[in-house]
Amino acid sequence: MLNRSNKLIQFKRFYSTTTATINNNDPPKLIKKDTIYSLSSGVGKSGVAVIRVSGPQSKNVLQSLINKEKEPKDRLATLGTFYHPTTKEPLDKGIYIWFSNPNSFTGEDVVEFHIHGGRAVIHDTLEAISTIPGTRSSQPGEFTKRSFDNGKLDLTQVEGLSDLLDAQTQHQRKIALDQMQGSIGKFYHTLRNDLIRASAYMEAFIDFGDDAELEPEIVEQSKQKILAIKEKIIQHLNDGRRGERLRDGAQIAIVGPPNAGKSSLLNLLAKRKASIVSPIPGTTRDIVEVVLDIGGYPVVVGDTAGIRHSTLDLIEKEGIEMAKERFKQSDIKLFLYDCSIHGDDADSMDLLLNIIDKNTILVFNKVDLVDKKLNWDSKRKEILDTIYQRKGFHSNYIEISCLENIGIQNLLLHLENNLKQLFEIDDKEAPLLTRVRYKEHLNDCVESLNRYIYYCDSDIVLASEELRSAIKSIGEITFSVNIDDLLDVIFKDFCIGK
Ligand SMILES: Nc1nc2c(ncn2[C@@H]2O[C@H](COP(=O)(O)OP(=O)(O)OP(=O)(O)O)[C@@H](O)[C@H]2O)c(=O)[nH]1
Repeated sequence: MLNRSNKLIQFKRFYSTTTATINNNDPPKLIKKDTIYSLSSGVGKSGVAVIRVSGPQSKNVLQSLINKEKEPKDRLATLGTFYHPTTKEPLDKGIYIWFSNPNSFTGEDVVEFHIHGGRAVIHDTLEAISTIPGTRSSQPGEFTKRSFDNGKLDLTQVEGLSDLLDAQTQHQRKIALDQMQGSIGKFYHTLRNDLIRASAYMEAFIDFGDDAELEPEIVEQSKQKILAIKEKIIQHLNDGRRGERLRDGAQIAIVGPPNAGKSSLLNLLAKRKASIVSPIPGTTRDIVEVVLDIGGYPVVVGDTAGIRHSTLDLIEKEGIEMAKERFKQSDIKLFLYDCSIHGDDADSMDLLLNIIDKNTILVFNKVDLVDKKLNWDSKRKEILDTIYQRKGFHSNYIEISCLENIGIQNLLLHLENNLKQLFEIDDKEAPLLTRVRYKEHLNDCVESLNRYIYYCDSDIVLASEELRSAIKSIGEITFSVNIDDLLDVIFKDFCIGK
């Protein structure tokens, strides 16, 4: 075993190498780079197009294009005529906005030209900018990269911005905007700071325990705090993949026997012919997917091969296996039952009883073909009773007709409610876990905290190293891996040397 002073030397060595490699306590410095430019609005003909320029030559670009040497006013939309810097030919009349560093998106000097969105205007303006020395056209994502390099956005905000640009539905937009404004980053910063604070007490105990007469109870207190933080992280990790689902879309599977109308339902939901509809059983083989917005939630609806035992067709068999797998993995399951079948429908019933679970919505299709008064009501009752007897739950069901568009609105409402429940957050404080990357760092963090707990009572130096590792893992989510913060807390909270 190492004695206390050896441990301390070992710890100090570890500490100095850790801080030497990841110390980044200085305020972000503006690194002089090329001035970059590009069309920031969408490609193609439009009413207005925005060209963004960022970097040290931005002011020169602006003054060259307006052909005036005057100092631009900050953050003020100004009307002007833009000229080619060499030929002095007028290019367009539009608006420019000047953002002096560091108060711009990238943190550098930035100018935006709002010009008419015709191809020639855009092309000629970009060409005019390119003639100014020190400028070049930007790489994809380079403005955002500069924003990150200059400390304007942390990594989670960059990812939020990217999600915002990709957002297809209302709820995706909301969560991405939240993330871009720093909600997730703030949550992880707080967790990290709590860990730093709790660990700082331990560091102080190691460093000054003998001299400063700190009580060993301090270690126990900090252990309790760290356990509470660990619980919070575990709770956050157990979000049932809500965040990821919201980014990628919840999975909805349409399954059932052949010819039940699965492809017809998919086409109706998609409002287009996405899947082949035919009276020939076994038409759909592969999974046909359509991305939809249901009540603001993103979903991926999959039409699957009709499931039946009696096929010798190898491709159809493969499709049936895929359908079963998809059914298992889906967040919302729709089982389509053809209620127009007269006589023996034992196969459908067998299949239904085989795969239905509490979360499956039983969709009775082709109600246009049944005579409700005569036999459908009693047949439906028989089906529902059998499910209850055999499976022990009352099944959720809906009646529709794809052909006559009956009950589809009702089905959509039902789906919307299910999606709402799926995405509802129990912990209002914690944001949704939107990326696998965050999950991996948080899992690493929890593992380090488990090791910390293991060492805590026997070897405080090793325990402390595990804490540093845990802090580093959380820091990697936002990329603020500066362990020097720890010393700040020691000196602030303990006022050592007073
Ligand atoms: N009368 C009536 N016919 C329907 C309805 N829905 C679908 N059909 C018909 O039923 C047949 C089968 O429809 P599909 O949508 O291809 O059925 P499926 O379940 O995808 O079939 P498979 O690909 O074989 O698994 C077609 O002829 C449809 O026009 C409905 O609500 N009422």
